[in-house]
Amino acid sequence: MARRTVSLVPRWCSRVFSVELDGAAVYFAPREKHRGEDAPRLFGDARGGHARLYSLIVCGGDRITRAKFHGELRDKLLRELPPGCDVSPMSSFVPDVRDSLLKGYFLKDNSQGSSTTEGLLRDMSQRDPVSVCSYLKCVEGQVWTQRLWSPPGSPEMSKDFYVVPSDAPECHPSTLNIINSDVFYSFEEAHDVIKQCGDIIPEAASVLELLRSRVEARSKPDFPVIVVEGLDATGKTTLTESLRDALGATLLRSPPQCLSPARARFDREPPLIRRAFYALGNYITAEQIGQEGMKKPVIVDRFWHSTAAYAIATAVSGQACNLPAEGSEIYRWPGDLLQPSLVVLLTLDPEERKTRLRNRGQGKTEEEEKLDQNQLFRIKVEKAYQRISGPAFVTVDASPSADQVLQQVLRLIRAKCHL
Ligand SMILES: Nc1ncnc2c1ncn2[C@@H]1O[C@H](COP(=O)(O)OP(=O)(O)OP(=O)(O)O)[C@@H](O)[C@H]1O
Ligand SMILES: Nc1ccn([C@@H]2O[C@H](COP(=O)(O)O)[C@@H](O)[C@H]2O)c(=O)n1
Repeated sequence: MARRTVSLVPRWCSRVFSVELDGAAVYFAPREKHRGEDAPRLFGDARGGHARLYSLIVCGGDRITRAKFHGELRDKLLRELPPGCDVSPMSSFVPDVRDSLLKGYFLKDNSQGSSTTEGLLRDMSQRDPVSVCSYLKCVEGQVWTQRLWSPPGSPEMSKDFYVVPSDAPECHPSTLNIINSDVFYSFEEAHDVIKQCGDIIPEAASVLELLRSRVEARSKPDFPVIVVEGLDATGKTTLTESLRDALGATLLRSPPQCLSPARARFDREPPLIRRAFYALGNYITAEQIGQEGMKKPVIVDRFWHSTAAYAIATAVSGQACNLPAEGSEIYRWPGDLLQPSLVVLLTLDPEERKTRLRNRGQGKTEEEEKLDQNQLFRIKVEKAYQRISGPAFVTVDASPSADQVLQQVLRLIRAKCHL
């Protein structure tokens, strides 16, 4: 991925747009000259040719404002648009250029009359951090133009661009902004985000207070540190408690207990803020590991792998092949975060995992309701888990009995950590 970064004031004609329809992306670009090609299917198949088409791209304002507004925008559109409007995720980016991604929505308006939609969009384009464009069929055939609804006096005002199909970029656009927006690679980067949220999230102050006296773990703990990772209900709690008893170890978790009162609040925030919160949780746990690891072995229930893998799998839209390839800098371990001696990833057949969830009495999860989508999510999390670099990492099949899994992991710990 290129290291060049771009300005957040978009020049639309240097960008590509992507609309996600039924899990697949359609790419197009606004260009000054028509290349003699039909616009993508997205435009041609507007129902009866009468749908009104718009893009809304969130830009302007600081990154917290943009993240919050993007999080609220879909709900606002679904609440306020008239019946007959379809809203699909879309983005605009400069191909393969880091930090160039701007997110938004593509709107197909099949409603009777255009005044409600146009009124709402015009208000938004003047009041909110969003750029609105409309698409117009300009001549016979499938030639479309894109027009920006810019405020009076702006340089691109009333300029029309032709819409031409564009090739899929080498790096999937959803991967362009992951670094320091979804995954944070240093304490400072995550801390900055939570600091910037102080005015809008009261719980940020208590998190910052907990971090004020943080002592960075400078030396390697004397005893082994074993992290257990895996999706929900793969048996992490069962295994970590057994390991604690079998090894006379201290059991810690990330996020640590002291962040529990704030967690539900941060879980409701957009990824930028939510992920920064979990990233900081790892640094607090690392401090605890540093202290406890001088006295006895330490077992940790979730750590950095969970933070990074869930963040990457959520940020990367579409198929698992859109994930950055193994070796990408996106999977690197933060330079200032303690590395455990061994990370054990528990994997489980999806059906068995669902049975365990059900038996535990928490079976009615969103996951089961959206099985297909979650199947894909599960695959993406597991792939991301396995690509993260840094500490020694081993995958363990968690389908045998709890005791067999324990014995297997104890054998691995003895072999790899000389315990
Ligand atoms: N090896 C095993 N065989 C059968 N059942 C198991 C096994 N390990 C754990 N379980 C059961 O599966 C359920 C989920 O286990 P557990 O709570 O340990 O998973 P978890 O990974 O910690 O889940 P979460 O991340 O959601 O807290 C529990 O009811 C537990 O008793
Ligand atoms: N170190 C961690 C731990 C958890 N997360 C996020 O929390 C969710 C899973 O936690 P459970 O308590 O339900 O097991 C998951 O969405 C992770 O994103 C994290 O980011 N970092």
